Amino acid sequence: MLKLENVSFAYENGEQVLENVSFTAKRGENISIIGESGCGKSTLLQIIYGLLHTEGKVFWGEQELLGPNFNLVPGEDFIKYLAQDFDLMLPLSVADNVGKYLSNMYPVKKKKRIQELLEVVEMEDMANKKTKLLSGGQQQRVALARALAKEPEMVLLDEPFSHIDHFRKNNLRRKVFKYLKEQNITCIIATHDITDALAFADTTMVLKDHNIYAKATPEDLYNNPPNKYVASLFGDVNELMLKDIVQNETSTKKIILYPEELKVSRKSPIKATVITSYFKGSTYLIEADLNGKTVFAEHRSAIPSGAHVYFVISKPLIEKRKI
Ligand SMILES: Nc1ncnc2c1ncn2[C@@H]1O[C@H](COP(=O)(O)OP(=O)(O)OP(=O)(O)O)[C@@H](O)[C@H]1O
Repeated sequence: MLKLENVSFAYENGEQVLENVSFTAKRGENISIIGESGCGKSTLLQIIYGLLHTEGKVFWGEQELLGPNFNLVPGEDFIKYLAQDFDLMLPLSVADNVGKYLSNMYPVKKKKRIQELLEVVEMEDMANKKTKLLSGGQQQRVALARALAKEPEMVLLDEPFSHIDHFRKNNLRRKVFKYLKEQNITCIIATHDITDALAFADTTMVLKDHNIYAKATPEDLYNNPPNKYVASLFGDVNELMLKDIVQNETSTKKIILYPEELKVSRKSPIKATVITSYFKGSTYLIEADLNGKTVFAEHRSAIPSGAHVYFVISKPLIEKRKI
């Protein structure tokens, strides 16, 4: 189990990035860390790996993971950190990079392992290619394979699919996260990608104001966001006055709703005027004016600008999302 106790960190310029961050991650658990750019996601991963020194404590099981003030070579053998810059040896081949940490004592075993890893990241046909000749996305896949090579107990992944096209990304991450689960590898992933944070995580953690701002299962965090900030990390979101959608409401309470929760209907007391429709593939995002406030809804077809539109919101949802 990973355990952080009161982890705090400020860079040399004095900027406080993290303050008293504490959490645990079980063996095999996948925790995704989300939050706006600059909130400290990468810094937290680097502290866990041992690249940065903290006054707080980091444990893996009973063992305290000591930072650079105590270790000449930062990092532990059983933890792999995949940085945003990949840190590959560019003149070497893909296979040599993937096998960097594997022993040369058993060449046949090593070759088999490299092949297995290249299959996980779908790079089997590029084993002998020089890494410097690869695209950014291909290099990222090599770095990912190298991080998994020595069967770590924990991986720290910083935006691991950021350079990979959509065509490949979905299949690849299904494979990688399945592999991590099968091997019972703890995974802490810093990401801006909603799918990483929702579809594959056991726990989603929001970093804000130097600390953990929210932490829950992805379903819980998405369905019960504590405020607009958390909901907006998952995409467009509406924060409306309750009295704008509930008749005879007099309170100053607000409500948080995702666009797909504003259902377009033939007639209802919630009347808005369409500003624009944006094509999203399977649906359209409808931007509309509701009592002088911009709202977003989803609908199966475009609605002409200037048209009146009526929304319905289910009663249980209104009860659940009041803040
Ligand atoms: N080497 C550094 N020296 C000084 N300040 C730094 C350094 N690296 C990061 N910072 C600052 O620390 C804060 C946290 O940065 P960090 O990279 O951890 O954020 P992040 O959440 O990972 O961002 P992103 O999502 O953009 O990758 C930012 O304000 C950043 O400017």
